[in-house]
Amino acid sequence: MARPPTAAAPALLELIGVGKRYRIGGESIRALDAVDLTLTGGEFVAVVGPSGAGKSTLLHLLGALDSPDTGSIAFRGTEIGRLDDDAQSQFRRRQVGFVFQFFNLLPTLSAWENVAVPRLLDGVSLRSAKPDALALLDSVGLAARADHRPAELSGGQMQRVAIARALVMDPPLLLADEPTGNLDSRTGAAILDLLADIAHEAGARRGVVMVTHDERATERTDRTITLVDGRIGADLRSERSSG
Ligand SMILES: Nc1ncnc2c1ncn2[C@@H]1O[C@H](COP(=O)(O)OP(=O)(O)OP(=O)(O)O)[C@@H](O)[C@H]1O
Repeated sequence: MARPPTAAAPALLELIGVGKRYRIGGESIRALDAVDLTLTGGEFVAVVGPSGAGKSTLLHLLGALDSPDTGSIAFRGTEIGRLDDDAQSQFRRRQVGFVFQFFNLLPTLSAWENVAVPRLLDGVSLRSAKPDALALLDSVGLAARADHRPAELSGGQMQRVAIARALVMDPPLLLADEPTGNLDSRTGAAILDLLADIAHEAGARRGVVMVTHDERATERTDRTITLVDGRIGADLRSERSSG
């Protein structure tokens, strides 16, 4: 397995002065406030902090699910904070894989079909996407379950399918929102190990950013960013990744 990168690895995402407010009725809620942050490929990053601190908001901005009100977000040097809706969805399809707490698999499709689904939007047939889907399922340890539907899989297996699906477009950025939140601790630990491998194996080509409430998760990440009231309260690299 490749070593985690040093801090000198090239930037995948660079946020400068990023702010985000939500308006409900006459009220304005500040979710993020002047966030400066550089994320590099090859890192497995945890975003932690109390409820309401802005973690999901940050993840949504990194994945172009939403736009900042202020500041800039550059992805490999190109501004993504001001894209129109079409360009945002293109960015998400090409550059980002998403993993969710509740897996979000399609219940009527088999494991390999779920993995192949993002390719269908490119006009690729299920049959021609199958070899890649099977190879990805194999890489997450699920070759033997390729024909099973989600209801026939355990939670950990469903999350492995969801991770394989998130990788099928070979995105440089993998974003995970509470990926262990619905798993027991042993299964969750195995999923964290898998996410760490995914960040490290691709070298500087891919970064993995995870929002988590799982305190043990930070034992396995290279870097832990703590948000407090919409600001970065701490940004710590683990000893593993320091050189
Ligand atoms: N769509 C929205 N409309 C209005 N306010 C929102 C919206 N989404 C988030 N907020 C508010 O923005 C702030 C940050 O929310 P966010 O969901 O980013 O926090 P979080 O750290 O992910 O919290 P949790 O750990 O509870 O998921 C909170 O005060 C929240 O109530």
